[in-house]
Amino acid sequence: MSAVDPVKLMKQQVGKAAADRVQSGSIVGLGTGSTTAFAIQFLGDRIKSGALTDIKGIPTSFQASVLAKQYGIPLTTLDEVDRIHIGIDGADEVDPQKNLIKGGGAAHTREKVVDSLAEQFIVVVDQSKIVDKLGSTFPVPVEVLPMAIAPVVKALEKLGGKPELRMGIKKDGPVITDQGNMVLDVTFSDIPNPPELEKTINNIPGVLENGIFVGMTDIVLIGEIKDGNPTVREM
Ligand SMILES: O=C[C@H](O)[C@H](O)[C@H](O)COP(=O)(O)O
Repeated sequence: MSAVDPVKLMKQQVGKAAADRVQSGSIVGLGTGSTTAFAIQFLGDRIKSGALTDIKGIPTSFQASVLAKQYGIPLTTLDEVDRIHIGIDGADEVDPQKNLIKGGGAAHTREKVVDSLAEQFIVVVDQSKIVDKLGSTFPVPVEVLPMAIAPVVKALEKLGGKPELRMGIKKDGPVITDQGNMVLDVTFSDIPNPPELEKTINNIPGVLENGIFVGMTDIVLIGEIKDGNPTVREM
């Protein structure tokens, strides 16, 4: 018998905990990534069982819309609704102020639009994502218009960053986002002021959006393994 992957167990547990917080009649922001995928799956299960009615999802990526269709979650768009009651999304890093780095799946531009509109924004992560300082384990993803890559690289280097063009896996050449742009992963030796860096990067012409999410998160649900059992802690 193959051993159960503990990280997968934590992600499953935390995804279920987030899906359980959704109430009937809600417009739900559907995040991107392997952790949110479980939340989407459990949301679909609740809809199928009849426990949850009148739900509409706003996807943050192609991946999220594919999963939502697969699990039977009706979708809508920001043109059709004037509010998002609850948003559920993953993160690559979470600091003690609940600021985030996102974009490990290159979806941070649409995620920031949807997550920022959610009246309650819930972040779902396993314990490995909790850090003391943003940037300590993960670079800052920056979505860039392809024609502006060279000047944006120079501008990011001037800010002290080390930008690296994100390359595809099972695809030659760079990762192309859902919007047709490229992603620079920028390593900073220190991010003393995340809100300032977020604004400064977004001010560079050619930058669409970066993966620093400041002051947006209401609740972080953290999947942990305690005494061999997966549990969920709230921050
Ligand atoms: O672009 C992708 C997103 O920001 C994800 O939410 C983030 O990378 C976390 O993904 P995962 O839950 O797969 O670690």
